[in-house]
Amino acid sequence: MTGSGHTGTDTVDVVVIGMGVGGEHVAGRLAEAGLAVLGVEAELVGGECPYWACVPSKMMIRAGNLLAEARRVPGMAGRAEVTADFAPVAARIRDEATADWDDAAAVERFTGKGGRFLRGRARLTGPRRVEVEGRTYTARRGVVLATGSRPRVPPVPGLADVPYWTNRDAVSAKEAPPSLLVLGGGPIGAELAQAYARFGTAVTLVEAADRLLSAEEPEAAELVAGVLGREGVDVRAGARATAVRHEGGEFRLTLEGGEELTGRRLLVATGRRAALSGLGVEHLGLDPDASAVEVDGRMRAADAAWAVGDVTGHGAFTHVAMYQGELAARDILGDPGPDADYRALPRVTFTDPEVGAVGLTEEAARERGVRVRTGLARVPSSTRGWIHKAGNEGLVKLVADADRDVLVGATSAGPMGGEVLYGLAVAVHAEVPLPRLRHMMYAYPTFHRTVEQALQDLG
Ligand SMILES: Cc1cc2nc3c(=O)[nH]c(=O)nc-3n(C[C@H](O)[C@H](O)[C@H](O)COP(=O)(O)OP(=O)(O)OC[C@H]3O[C@@H](n4cnc5c(N)ncnc54)[C@H](O)[C@@H]3O)c2cc1C
Ligand SMILES: NC(=O)c1ccc[n+]([C@@H]2O[C@H](COP(=O)([O-])OP(=O)(O)OC[C@H]3O[C@@H](n4cnc5c(N)ncnc54)[C@H](O)[C@@H]3O)[C@@H](O)[C@H]2O)c1
Repeated sequence: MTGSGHTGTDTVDVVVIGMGVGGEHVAGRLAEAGLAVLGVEAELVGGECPYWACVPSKMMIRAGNLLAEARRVPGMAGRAEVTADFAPVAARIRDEATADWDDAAAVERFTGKGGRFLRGRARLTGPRRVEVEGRTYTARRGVVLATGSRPRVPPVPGLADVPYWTNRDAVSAKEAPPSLLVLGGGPIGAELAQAYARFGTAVTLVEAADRLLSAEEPEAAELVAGVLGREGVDVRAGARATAVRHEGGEFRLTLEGGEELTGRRLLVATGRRAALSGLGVEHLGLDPDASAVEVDGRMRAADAAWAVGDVTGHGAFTHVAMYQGELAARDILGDPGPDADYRALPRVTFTDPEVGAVGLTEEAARERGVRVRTGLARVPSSTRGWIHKAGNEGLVKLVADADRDVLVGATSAGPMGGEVLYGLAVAVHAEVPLPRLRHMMYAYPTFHRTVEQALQDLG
């Protein structure tokens, strides 16, 4: 166990367990406000996002997008010869993103705010009591659970015995493998499948549901599957893996029906589960086997206990962890403010085309009994999409509540789909009346003018 700024008494105001995105945010805010805060982290301060998730994956995607864009030159701007090389990507992830997976700067960022840092695995031993490697700490105001999530590995026979990759291996690889099997076609599977394929890896993407990105609109999923297919990814939706073997350096994945797929690497990207095991949440009266820690609108999980981030099950996104971290900090400090509101939860899958989405999908809105109206417009039929030509696939889909005449959800897939999303997120968040959206000016010729077309389609 190593400590930093770890001096003084074993009684503090707040103990934050897990210093990922969410925990670091709460702990930093409380320390800045003058509270005695102990931040405990078993691995690296900053958590999954900067070292093994968002940041390195987006560096891979940026590089893959450069390759794709260069490959679009023929027929548009002359000739381009592209030789993909993964080495600069791996170097950038090692040197710029993660400092070779060293969190010294992040630890200093926290201790510089006056926080105390302790490296180790924390366990609750009672309300307001936390044990780290044999030593007990008491938290006068309470504890914050911010332990994040871990990959969910499905019970496919043989899987537990083979050296499969998780996101951590996939983003810290030194080279692109010649072939890759990806199990799971959610955001992780889709983003990494495309990035690796663009570096020359022969990728097979196996998704059990009948389509990729099953949490998003089917039209967006179909778009992404089509693009991936045209880029050479072998997309197998509705495919069930029944067995896995690793022989002679190759993974062999058997599908229901007997077909066998092979690959040099196997990435398991079949979802995440809250990291609760061994944490001792039963001492707070919480169920250690629950799929997430239930929180109220101020992130309270129990008496003198708050939870933030992936562990709450409100969406495994960095912006959710930070948003919740702010709410928890405010509640602990006794500052007023609104409760959590997830109606306009935005998310972006950084495939190319990017899939931005906010609020409810059509299906989710119907399930909630909303009287739904939808509108859809395709990016290639907008002026900007037509001008853009190569790589212009995309669409905007709007989901409106016909009774209230507001948007309750929207999807913007396409070039910069995640950026186009912003206006739609404002519309859902602020419940902008549809007539006001219709009588707005949309700059010509932008991708976001597709929103205006989709509003017309909405009727
Ligand atoms: C490949 C990938 C790509 C992603 N891309 C994006 C993206 O582009 N945009 C986005 O918004 N989100 C993305 N995410 C999701 C994002 O990474 C998470 O939502 C975010 O990291 C959650 O933050 P957190 O603080 O809840 O948990 P984490 O970041 O998981 O941090 C939790 C920390 O708690 C520590 N911990 C756990 N148990 C203990 C214990 N008992 N004692 C001490 N420490 C403990 C862990 O070591 C960890 O450091 C991605 C995820 C993956 C896997
Ligand atoms: N751009 C982003 O913001 C981003 C990127 C990556 C991850 N994330 C976050 O991380 C979370 C986890 O990502 P994920 O893609 O692992 O999870 P996910 O739960 O979103 O998707 C997992 C997919 O795997 C499929 N699956 C499950 N078991 C399977 C099996 N046995 N065989 C084949 N397919 C199977 C599911 O049907 C699902 O489509 C996401 O939900 C998201 O919140 C965000």
